[in-house]
Amino acid sequence: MALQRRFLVFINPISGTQQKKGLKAYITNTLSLQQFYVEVLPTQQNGQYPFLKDKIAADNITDVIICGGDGTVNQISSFLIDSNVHVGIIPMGSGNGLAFAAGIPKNRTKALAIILKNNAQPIDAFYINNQFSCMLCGIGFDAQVAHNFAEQPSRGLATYAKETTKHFFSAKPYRFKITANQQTFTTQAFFISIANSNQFGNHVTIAPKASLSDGLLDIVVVNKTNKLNLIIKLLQQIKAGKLGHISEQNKTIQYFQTENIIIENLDNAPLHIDGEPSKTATSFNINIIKNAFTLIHA
Ligand SMILES: Nc1ncnc2c1ncn2[C@@H]1O[C@H](COP(=O)(O)OP(=O)(O)OP(=O)(O)O)[C@@H](O)[C@H]1O
Repeated sequence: MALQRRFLVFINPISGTQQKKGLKAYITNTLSLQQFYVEVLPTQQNGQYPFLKDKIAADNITDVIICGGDGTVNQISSFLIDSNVHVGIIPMGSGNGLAFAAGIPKNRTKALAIILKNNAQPIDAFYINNQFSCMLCGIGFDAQVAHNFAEQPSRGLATYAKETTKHFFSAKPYRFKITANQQTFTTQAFFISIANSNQFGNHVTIAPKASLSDGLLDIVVVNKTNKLNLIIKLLQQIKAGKLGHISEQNKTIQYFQTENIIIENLDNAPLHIDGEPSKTATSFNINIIKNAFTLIHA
């Protein structure tokens, strides 16, 4: 007999710009029609879910469904490392980078159909100085945008685009010392992406060769250059970025893979973790977590 699935669903009331009216009823009705157990809870404003593992055990939960953006996915999945539950996403954020990397569309009917199909596969995540990330972290320009975005009264793609443009012309490179794959070098860079997913979100694939489950981090170092060349090289990277080697330090964009990386942040550049502004540090020790949790893919 097939396993009777038991769903715990979290809905973030503030993420993204999509209307969530009727979402709880839609999910409950669709899952109940299949005779599945379903409980729906709001997400935690403080991002903390210490009760989650006990609740999963007590209620025999098989699936945790997250209706929110990357920040919400980060917060909930950080409490699900080594859990057997399948994690499903109904993308409801501003960027939805992890969901899109797993092929999950924004349309709630299609996303729920994918959850019902249950194509679950383990994915990697990583620690950046003991903080959990499952999607993409950035140090520098994109982190400054994330910090500015968080202060805006509205969320969504339009606000992201506005903040990115506003900050672009004043953006300056930061000095970094980078150690990975037994090599160390110093550079001045606008930003460094540490990517498990292929994208920032909204299908902007800064690390187009990234796999969620290859046991490797994709590192993109966007080095100092003039702003016109920066735009051209970024567009080329997003469209068809090819993996190279850490030693290619003459390139505007260095793109390589590694399991671990140490980044010394010599100018105190800002940090974001999965799109959420985070407190920066003078040094980042970053390590992959292989098979961190199980995600339902398209
Ligand atoms: N119940 C709640 N009330 C208010 N804020 C909440 C609640 N639950 C979570 N949050 C906040 O929502 C934010 C996370 O939103 P999320 O990242 O999912 O959406 P987003 O930023 O619009 O999308 P994305 O991360 O995909 O760009 C976190 O800052 C979290 O603290």
